[in-house]
Parts: sequence; structure tokens; C-alpha cells
Amino acid sequence: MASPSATDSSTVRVALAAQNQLGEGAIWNPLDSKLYWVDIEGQQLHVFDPTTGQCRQLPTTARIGTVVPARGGEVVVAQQNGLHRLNTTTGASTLLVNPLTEPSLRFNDGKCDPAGRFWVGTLDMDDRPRRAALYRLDPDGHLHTMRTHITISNGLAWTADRKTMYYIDTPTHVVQAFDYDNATGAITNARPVIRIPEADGDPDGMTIDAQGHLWIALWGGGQVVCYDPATGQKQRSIPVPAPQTTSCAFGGPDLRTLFITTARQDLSPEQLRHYPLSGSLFAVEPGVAGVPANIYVG
Ligand SMILES: O=C1O[C@@H](CO)[C@H](O)[C@H]1O
Repeated sequence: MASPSATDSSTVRVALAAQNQLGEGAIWNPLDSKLYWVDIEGQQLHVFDPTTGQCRQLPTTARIGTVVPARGGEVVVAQQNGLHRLNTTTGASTLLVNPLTEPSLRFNDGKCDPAGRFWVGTLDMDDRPRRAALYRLDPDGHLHTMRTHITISNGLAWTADRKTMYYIDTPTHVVQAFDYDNATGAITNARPVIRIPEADGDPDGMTIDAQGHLWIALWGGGQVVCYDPATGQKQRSIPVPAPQTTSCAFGGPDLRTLFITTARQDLSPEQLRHYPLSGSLFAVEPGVAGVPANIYVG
């Protein structure tokens, strides 16, 4: 586990003690002021109200890679059996599309862009490299394959000026930037802007703050790191008492709380004894605010 940065005095706290096998996909839903995340291997969707500390767990019908808020108070979930629109109150679910043709492929992380399109990627559970892809689901229901030969499709974020998209394919240890056309959803001019040292952990989920800095959860690193994509330089490192730090999202009434999901997957019995809070939801107030999450408008 990487040593935490001495520069950061921010201290994480447990927002919800849990035993998530693979907590992922944290997203703040501005429509109901709740934090959503998934337990991929636990096949559960979590809906957490930080004002009450109450959390609803909704079982899913397959591995669930991620969840995003949708217009009309519903959500879109990316499951191993396709992309579904879900009413979390009634449980009613409608299949939107399922492009997955091989049983070893599953959806992983995903987010909505500023125009309300849902971008979501996959990974191969048999660990075969470059078998995955990044998809874009448009509000008209059309699914577009945007990148292929991906290995572990992960973090996505867009700049406030809607001109740049950031993207992580975990084993590259790179955050790529793309020129992003908000009118069409086209991405061009891929270039590396951040390189994550192997020793720090594997870049997993990601979010962006109001200053345009990227906050990246590091799998195996037990930390969330903040980088300035303009310089490629690390700004901060926030240690998390759980080596498998998987995703992060700003939330709360003023978007100043950074929620962090973690996992128990791939930890040895000794690591689980040493890091018993692995699988919990953590929170920290790093002194900066995030930006509102984009909503799927399909
Ligand atoms: O997002 C993810 O990253 C991997 C570990 O790198 C994990 O299994 C997957 O959900």
C-alpha cells in the first residue's frame, strides 16, 4: 500500500460501514440528493442518504458495473445482462440494449456527459487484455462503440467548458484527454495527460472538481489522488484505510464531500485483518467542491 502524502491533513471517515465485495461507481444524484453506488460482485445497488445515514440496498439480477441518474427520477444501470432503465421505488426495469456477446465480458464504470449521453465501458473477467470497449448510449437509444481494444474501462470525466473528456483504461496507468464535441459526442485527439506511478496503485474511478482537477481512486493503493491535468502533476493524496480504493464522487448539499467506495476483492485474509473497513463507504471534506453529475436524458 503506497505511503500517504504527508502534505494532506484531510482525514477520511466511515460514511457507511459495509462489506462490499466490489464497491464501485459512486455518483451523487442531484435529483434526490442521495449517493448511489454498486457492489458489482455483491450484485447490489446502494442508495445512501447522508443526512440520515440511511442506506437502501436493492438486489440486482446480475453483476452491476455502474449506475447513473436519469431524467424522471429513475436510474440507468449497466449490468452483465445489458443496460437497463430502473425505477428504484417500484423495481420496474426496462432493458435498453445489450451489446455483450461473450459471457466473460461485463460492464464496468460509466458516467453521463454534459449532453446527457451515457458512456460506459467493459472489462473481461477472464483477464484477457484488449477485449473490452467503451460505448456511448445516446438519448435516442442508439449505442455507439467509441473505443475498442480496451482492457479495464474505468474513470470518465468532462470539463466544465464541455470541450475535454478524460478517460482511464486502468492497466495503461494513464489518464487520456480527448477533444470532446458536446453537440455530437465525438472524441478526437487522444493524448496522455497524467501518468500514475505503478507503485501508487492502479487508476480506477475518477471525478472532477470545480477547479478542473481530477480525483482518482487507486486500486491497490489505498488512496485517492488529485492531479492537475494541465500540468500532469499530483496535487494531493488522501489515504484511505482500505487498499482497494475503487471510485469517488463529490456529493452533499454543497458538493464539498468526497465519497469513496472500496472493495474486499483480491485482499488476503491478513490484509482483511489489517484493513477490516475494506468494503465500506468513506467520506472526506478536502476543501474543494465538485461539479454536479450529468443526467441521462434518454
Ligand atoms: O473497476 C475495476 O477495476 C478492477 C480492478 O482493477 C475491478 O475489478 C473493476 O471493477
